[in-house]
Amino acid sequence: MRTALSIAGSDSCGGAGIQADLKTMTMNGVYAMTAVTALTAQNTTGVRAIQEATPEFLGQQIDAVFEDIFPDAVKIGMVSASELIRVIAKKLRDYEAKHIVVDPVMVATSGSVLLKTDAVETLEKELLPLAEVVTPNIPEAEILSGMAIKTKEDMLAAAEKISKTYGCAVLLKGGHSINDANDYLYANGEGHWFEGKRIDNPNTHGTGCTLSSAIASNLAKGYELPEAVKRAKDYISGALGAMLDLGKGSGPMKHAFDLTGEFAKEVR
Ligand SMILES: Nc1ncnc2c1ncn2[C@@H]1O[C@H](COP(=O)(O)OP(=O)(O)O)[C@@H](O)[C@H]1O
Ligand SMILES: Cc1ncc(COP(=O)(O)OP(=O)(O)O)c(N)n1
Repeated sequence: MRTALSIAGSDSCGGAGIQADLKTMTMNGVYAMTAVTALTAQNTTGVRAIQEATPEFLGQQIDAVFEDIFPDAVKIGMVSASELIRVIAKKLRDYEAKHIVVDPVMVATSGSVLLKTDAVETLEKELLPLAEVVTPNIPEAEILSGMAIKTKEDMLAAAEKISKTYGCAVLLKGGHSINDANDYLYANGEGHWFEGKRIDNPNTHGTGCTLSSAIASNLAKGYELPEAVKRAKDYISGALGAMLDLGKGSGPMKHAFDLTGEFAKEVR
């Protein structure tokens, strides 16, 4: 069985972070492992408190995983502080980790800041150059590229700029645009749109976490990046389309929706 490691924060309401990653990786047929960067007291209406792991303890979790069950892919989500980012980067370099997907989580949809302002530079310098692909949403891509993104052409230019600056592929997610759910992948000097039908579901808590961990699962299974992205988009459309409706705010998706066709065959 292929394996994947999520290095991310815990979401007590189960829709984003480590919890979303575990469900997604399991549903995508890989064995899921975790290294928790922080605990959050959070629900569908917002984040109430954050308790970071110490850098030493985060390092110990990563060592425990790599020394025993070497992951076929690694997904990195919420890492709020520079010292934690540095530990992750050092460990991933030391272990020569494969297939690294970085979701540069900065601000939750609810508005809560999940990456300290002074840590953005550390993320750019230490983690992005290790990534096979980085998956910013539009506000995150604006910060990483230093450009305003208002149009499709802006998305193309920002993705190319981020890719060339940090030497990794970029999947710029369009979930924050109003009319569609089209994402743009720029990899190895070539661009490709992944068109997604916008699902009329207000419950989108954890979409970014879910997409990035589905991509990591597909890379762990041996798919090339464009196919890994296509399959991840299909998975997230299924989870959103199942129309789960929980909580008072933007609720979680139904990660364990009834799988059919290709998905069902792969996880058996
Ligand atoms: N309403 C929606 N219908 C279909 N796909 C969506 C919808 N909202 C987001 N997505 C998709 O979910 C993924 C995560 O996107 P996005 O919401 O932009 O990320 P984040 O959660 O990091 O802000 C992308 O593939 C995006 O296209
Ligand atoms: C612990 C934790 N990690 C990440 C997020 C953000 O999740 P994401 O899927 O990027 O976006 P939204 O859930 O805000 O749509 C989080 N909330 N908690």
